[in-house]
Amino acid sequence: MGSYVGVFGMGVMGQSLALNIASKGYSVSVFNRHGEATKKFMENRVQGHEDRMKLVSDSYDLKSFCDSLETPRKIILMVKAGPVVDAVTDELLPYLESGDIVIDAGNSYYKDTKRRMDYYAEKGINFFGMGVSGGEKGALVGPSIMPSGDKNLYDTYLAKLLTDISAHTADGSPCCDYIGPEGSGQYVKMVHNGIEYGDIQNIDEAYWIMKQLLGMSNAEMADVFESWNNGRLNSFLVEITYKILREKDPETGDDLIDHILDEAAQKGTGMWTAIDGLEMHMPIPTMAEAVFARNLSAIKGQRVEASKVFSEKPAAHIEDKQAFLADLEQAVYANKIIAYAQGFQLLSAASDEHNWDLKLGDIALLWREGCIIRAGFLDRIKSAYSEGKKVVNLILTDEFREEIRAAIPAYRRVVAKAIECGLYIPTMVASLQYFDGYTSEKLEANMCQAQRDWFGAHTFHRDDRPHDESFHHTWEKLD
Ligand SMILES: NC(=O)C1=CN([C@@H]2O[C@H](COP(=O)(O)OP(=O)(O)OC[C@H]3O[C@@H](n4cnc5c(N)ncnc54)[C@H](OP(=O)(O)O)[C@@H]3O)[C@@H](O)[C@H]2O)C=CC1
Ligand SMILES: O=C(CO)[C@H](O)[C@H](O)COP(=O)(O)O
Repeated sequence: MGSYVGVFGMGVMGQSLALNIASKGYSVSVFNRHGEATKKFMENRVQGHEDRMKLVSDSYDLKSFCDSLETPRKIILMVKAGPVVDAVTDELLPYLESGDIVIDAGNSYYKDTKRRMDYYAEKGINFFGMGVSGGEKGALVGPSIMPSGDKNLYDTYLAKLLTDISAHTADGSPCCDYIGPEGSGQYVKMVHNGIEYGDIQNIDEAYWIMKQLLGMSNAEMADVFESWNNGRLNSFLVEITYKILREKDPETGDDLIDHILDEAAQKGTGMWTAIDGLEMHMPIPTMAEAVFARNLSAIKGQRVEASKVFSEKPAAHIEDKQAFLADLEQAVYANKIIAYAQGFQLLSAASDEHNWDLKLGDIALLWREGCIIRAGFLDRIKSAYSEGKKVVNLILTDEFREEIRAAIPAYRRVVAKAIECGLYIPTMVASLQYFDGYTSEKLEANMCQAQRDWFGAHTFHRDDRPHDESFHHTWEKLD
């Protein structure tokens, strides 16, 4: 009898996922473009674990790999996102039969997933897109899984396997659920990553404020982040932050963080989220600023030169450090709520745009464990969606409204002080400004409309006429 499932790609994630699958009692065949990686995997991570050994089979050519699988074949691709996914699926085609299932579990662009579903369906292959989050460890012990594609096939062939290998919440609920058709699974994973960028940048700005404005040591900052992690900011990302601040460099014995270059990298999912927000005309400035923050950090050479030209930064003077730290906790929390509010508004807009019928409260629960943004806070978002009213924006819900109201004065004090001292805190500013714009009955956009109408006859609506009527004013006489 053939293996239950195949994993194509023995990189960081593929290895962990294959071991996770075997540890749940499923037989799994593994394959990698370069057989060396498969050999190393078998030698280093499978041998010596007799229980796993029995269930993992290695293949070194595509025909043997496909022949080793029970039918209909279920093949999980864990390869580099982009054209590689098309290339490896095309390479598999000669060895597949009608009805086989190929699941792309990488961080693929959701529009590519839809295109692939349509293209491979014509060849009789059922293509699925599946967001997976949790990094190397999550993939090994239980990631958050966001699958999309044909619902009936999912229920028949994939649901049990994927829920078995996913993370589970304390009450035993799996962090895996069918998301919807097309590339909706990878879309939800993309927005997860956009929120991840916002969460990371929010924490990093808090670190920077403590370091630059309060002059705190790494050890002192670690204690603050640890105390936050015991409160409402409890999350995987805050937890790793305080642990990072306590990590020593094996080479020098110094705090490792102080030797890490301040140039952030990225693989593209945060940028796609920002682009999608722009394309959907959705205001998601916090996530966009988190991407720009990485871009700005990466032009280090220019920053070094510019810092010599504009070297003056006003000195910080904070009288009551403990009070300021309490304000900072409020600022980080408010920034977080507002960023998630933007992310869920984007999901909601995408769901309407593509007719995906996304269950936003359930998505919050999928992210409760296993993924990079996992946090107790996500239960609160689920609750907000369970209030029985349509959620227009999370900041308006009973769950978050009063907390936001209470946090805003402290949030303003922190941002004002940081700006006064010349600190770069883009997501803190972006979320506060989003809040101020979103909660303003009137904005300056009447002037924008007048200007557009002046130079381009773009028309405007009037406050004393029905909204479906457009007006153009003759601002100047043209000869
Ligand atoms: N790392 C993470 O934390 C997470 C990653 N992901 C996503 O999972 C996917 C895999 O990531 P990860 O395991 O980290 O990446 P790795 O770089 O560790 O592995 C990449 C895999 O892709 C294969 N590959 C690359 N190019 C080709 C090609 N032209 N033909 C065939 N195979 C190829 C590699 O094979 P070879 O060894 O032969 O080069 C290798 O197996 C990506 O889409 C990533 O975005 C998702 C969630 C978390
Ligand atoms: O998907 C992930 C976690 O959810 C990956 O870790 C992803 O690579 C992170 O994105 P980036 O490299 O752009 O920071």
